[in-house]
Parts: sequence; C-alpha cells; structure tokens
Amino acid sequence: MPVASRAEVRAAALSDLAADRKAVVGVVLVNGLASAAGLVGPLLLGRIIDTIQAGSGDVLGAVDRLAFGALLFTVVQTVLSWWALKLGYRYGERTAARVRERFLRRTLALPPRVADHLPAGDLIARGSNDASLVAYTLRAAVPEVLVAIVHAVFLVVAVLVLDPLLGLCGLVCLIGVGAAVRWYLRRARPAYLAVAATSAEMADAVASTAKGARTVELLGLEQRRTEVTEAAVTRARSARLDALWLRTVLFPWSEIALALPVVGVLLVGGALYGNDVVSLGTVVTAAVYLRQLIGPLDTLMLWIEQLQGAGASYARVEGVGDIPQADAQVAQRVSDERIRVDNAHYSYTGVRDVLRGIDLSVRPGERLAIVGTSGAGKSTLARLLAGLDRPHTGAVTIGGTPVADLPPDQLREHVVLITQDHHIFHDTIRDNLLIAKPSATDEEMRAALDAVGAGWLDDLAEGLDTEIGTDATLDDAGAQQLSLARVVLADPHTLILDEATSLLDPRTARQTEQSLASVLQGRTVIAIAHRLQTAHDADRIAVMEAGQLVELGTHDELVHAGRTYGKLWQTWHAESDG
Ligand SMILES: Nc1ncnc2c1ncn2[C@@H]1O[C@H](COP(=O)(O)OP(=O)(O)OP(=O)(O)O)[C@@H](O)[C@H]1O
Repeated sequence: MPVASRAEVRAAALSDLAADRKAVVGVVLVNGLASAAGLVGPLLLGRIIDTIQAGSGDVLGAVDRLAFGALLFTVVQTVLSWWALKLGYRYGERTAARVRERFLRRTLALPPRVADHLPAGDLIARGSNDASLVAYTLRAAVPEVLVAIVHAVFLVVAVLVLDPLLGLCGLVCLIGVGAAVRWYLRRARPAYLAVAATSAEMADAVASTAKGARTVELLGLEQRRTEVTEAAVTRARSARLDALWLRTVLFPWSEIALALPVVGVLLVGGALYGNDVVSLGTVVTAAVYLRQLIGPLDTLMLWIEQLQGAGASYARVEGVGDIPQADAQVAQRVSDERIRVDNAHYSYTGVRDVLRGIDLSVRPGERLAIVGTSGAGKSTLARLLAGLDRPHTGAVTIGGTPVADLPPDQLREHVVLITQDHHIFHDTIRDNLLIAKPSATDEEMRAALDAVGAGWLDDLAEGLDTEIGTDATLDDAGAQQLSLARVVLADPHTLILDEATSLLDPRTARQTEQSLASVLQGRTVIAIAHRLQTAHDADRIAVMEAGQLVELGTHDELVHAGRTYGKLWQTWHAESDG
C-alpha cells in the first residue's frame, strides 16, 4: 500500500494547520507572551546582582522590588504557559479527529474492487496503530513542541540582544546539539517507516492466518504459517531495535551538547567581566537564559522520536489517499438497469484465464441461473457482475457504465451480491442497518426486518437500539435476516446469489430461503445454482464450462438441445427417480 511522500505529508500538515488557523495563531500568541514573561525573571536577577555589587542607595529596597517583579513575572509565565498548553491540547484533539475522519472517509470511499485487494492487516494497522500514534502525538507532543520552539526562539533572541558576544558564544556552543539532531533525523524517518511497515506485515501474517484458519487446519499448514509469522515477528523486532539504537546514540550525545553553551558563556563571560567589558549581572542573566534553553531543547529531543514515529505513521495514514483506483469513478447517475458482459476475460494470477470471452446480457426483471461444474468460473463471474472486480479485457456494464467504477453508495443501489459471508457489527441493530441506507427512518428499518421475517425484533426490549453481542446474540438465521434486511433497504434492482443457503443447516436454510424469497420479489436475480431445481425455476440458464459460457437458454430449450445441461438434467432426473 502506498505511503505519502514528504511533500504530500507537508501539504496535508499545512492544510490541517490552516483548517484550525485561529487556534494555531492563539497557541503561538499566548506562547509568545508566556515566553516573553519568562525572560523578565533572569533579567531582574542580573539587575539584583548588579545592584548589590554597586552597593549604593537603598540596596535592600531595590532588591526587594526586583525580586517581587521576578516573582510576579514567573507567576504570569506559569499561567500563560498553562493557557497555551490548554489551547494546544484542544487544537491537537480536533486535528486528531480530522485525521481519523479523513482516513475513514477515504477508506470507505474506495471502490469494492480496490478495497477487496488491499492487505487487510496493513489497512487495519494504519487505521488503528498509526492513526492512534498520530492522534496521541497531535494531542500530547505537538502542543508541548510548539511551546518549546517558541520558548527556545525567545531565549536565543534574548541572549543575543542582552549581549551579542555572549549570545554568539552560546549559539556556537549549540552546534553540537544541531549536529546530534541532524544525524538522528537523517536516519530516523526510514527507521520508523520500517518499524511501521514490519508491524503491519506482522499484523497481516496473523490476520491472514486467522482468516484462513479452516484452510490452514484442513491442509495441515500450521507449521508453515507459524514460520511465516515468526519471520514477520523477527523482522518487526529487528526494525524496532534499529530505531532504538538511534536513540541510544542521540540521548547521551545531546546531554553533553546541551551543557556546552552554559559552560562556554561562563568561561567567555568570566573573561569579559574580568576585563570590564560586561557586568556580572549580564553574564549571570546570559548563563541563566542558556541554562533555561536546556528545558525546551530537552523537550524537543524527547519528542523528536515521537514526532519521527508519528511522521512515518502520518505518511502511512495519508497514503490511503494515494491508493491507485485505475479509473476515475463515475460521477453521473446510471439510470438504465440493463447488465451486459462483453467478451470478458479474467485471471487471478495473470497466467491462466479463469473466464474466457464471456458474453451475456441480463434482461431487467429476469431470473437467470448460472450452472456449471466446480471451478468453471461461476463465482468469479458473480464477483465481476457485482462490481467487486473488473475483467482484464472486455467489460461488465450497467446501462453502459462499468459496474466496478460505480462508487459504493451508487453500486449498492444497483446490484448486491448475497453470500453467506455477511458481516454483522458489534453495534446496535439500527447502526447495522444504516450502513445500507444512511437516511433510513425507524419505520423503514422495521418494515425491512418485517419483510425478511425477522419477528424476533418485537421480543427485544431495546428494539432497534439493541446492541448485538452485548444485549442480544443472533443465531445464523437471525444474522442472515439482518443482512437481508440491509438488502431490502439498499433496494438494488439486481441481486446476485452465490451459495446463499448451500452451507446452512436445513432449518436455518429453510428460514433463510423464506426470507430470501421476499427480498427477490420484483428484482432481477442472477443465481449461482447449486441445485438443478433452482435452474429449472429460472427464466434462463447460463451454462459454464472451464471459464466459458457454453449454453444459454430456457430450461426447455437446453433440455431439448441435449448438450451439457440436457445431460446434467437427465442424470439428475434419473438419480432422483431411482
Ligand atoms: N482467489 C483466487 N486466486 C486464484 N485462483 C482462484 C481464486 N478463486 C478462484 N480461483 C480459481 O478460479 C477458477 C474459477 O473459480 P470459481 O470459484 O469462479 O469457480 P466456481 O465455478 O464458482 O466453482 P465452485 O462451484 O466450486 O465455487 C478455479 O480454477 C479456481 O481455482
């Protein structure tokens, strides 16, 4: 999956700052005032020293006044710093929410054919680990870093204004800190991108093993999957250790470098004072300013790692916007309901075509059954018809528009694929239904559940607000009904049925079939028929063999022709008669 470039991250960060520019200006302004107030204390301390040294007039009274002034400004600085942090935290919270919402919006807007091929673990890692790290950094680190930067700039300017020579001496001694940070920053971005990528790989290995647990068990792949997961864990650990190693160099180095400006100013200041070039108070004030600089610089060092890690995560979260979608999604509404497949070829691996030159036109309102031996390509054709994938050559269109180009909200108004692979969220019944039609009213939702025979809704005290998994659990038939109620709400003109009931136990299958029957009414239905009875009841039957459509016609026509379908029918008839 793509990762946003530095330029894209910069642009996204700037637009996030601009989106809340009042808050940003507020944070910087209040910070500036706090830092300015903080400069007065050391200045007055220098005056105290100079006053005592001069020793003339009311020394005690002057020192008292100066000390009171220093105390007052320290209190003012504390209050303003607290206020600046509060503004910063609020800004961070809002921006974190904006980043998360953008990620969610972009992910949900991905066409199903694109979303279906994304590595689930990586996407989950970006939406959880990466987004959380960005949110935490925006909440905690960014406000403190802003405070630290403004404070550091004020201190440096103050020491330069106080005495340019001492200021320059302090700045020269800061070069060591700059070198340490530069060395670290150069290596940190790739290191933290590697940490995030290997963590996602690890999550992907675990998620895909869990998803395919049955296959793993059936084919005895436990050892292989353990090895794959262990290799991913090893890579993640070594990437993390590499990133930690950078810190073990940065921190001791920067500790020493941070002490140097104070030492330098005291040495040079001492010499200048000895030669009567500066007053003792000025040297003390400059030394205190540079000593105070350690605070913000330490904060910056401490958060630098967090900022680097979060920067890499921010690039991964923003990278979702760069997922290639091949073709632009259609903007205009498609009104014609006719589904056509023209010379469609499809291959999963790029080596062997599992669909070859399929031509098919489905009439609005008709019931079409697709039959064929296992592996003939029925499910693959169903996926193309449902817009979950696009043919490599040829086209699958609704009213002339490629189905796979329809945005998700339009797609589900046209065609829905019903399989047993439905998902019920641990959420309220209402929220589970609103996925299909965000504007649905309570009446519409109740009517949809009623249409699929979900009478159990009346037994639930909380009704539509019942939390599934917490307040109530649904059995297989209930879960099917809930997912079919979503179909009723989406109200597509075409339904594609793939293994809708074949794997269910007989009682659940019977209930589901009844619910399904009401959903099918008045719609175009394309059913992958596992039983010839389903094919018999259809308006037309498409027969597939080894990726090709070999026969198309009514039951009677195909039986009469006596080819593939005719022979299958005869065999089945003979078996059921016998
Ligand atoms: N994800 C996949 N990756 C690679 N090959 C696949 C994938 N899914 C299906 N195939 C292959 O594509 C071919 C067509 O499979 P498909 O599932 O469409 O057939 P089907 O007619 O629906 O079979 P069945 O009735 O057994 O479900 C088969 O050879 C199958 O092995």
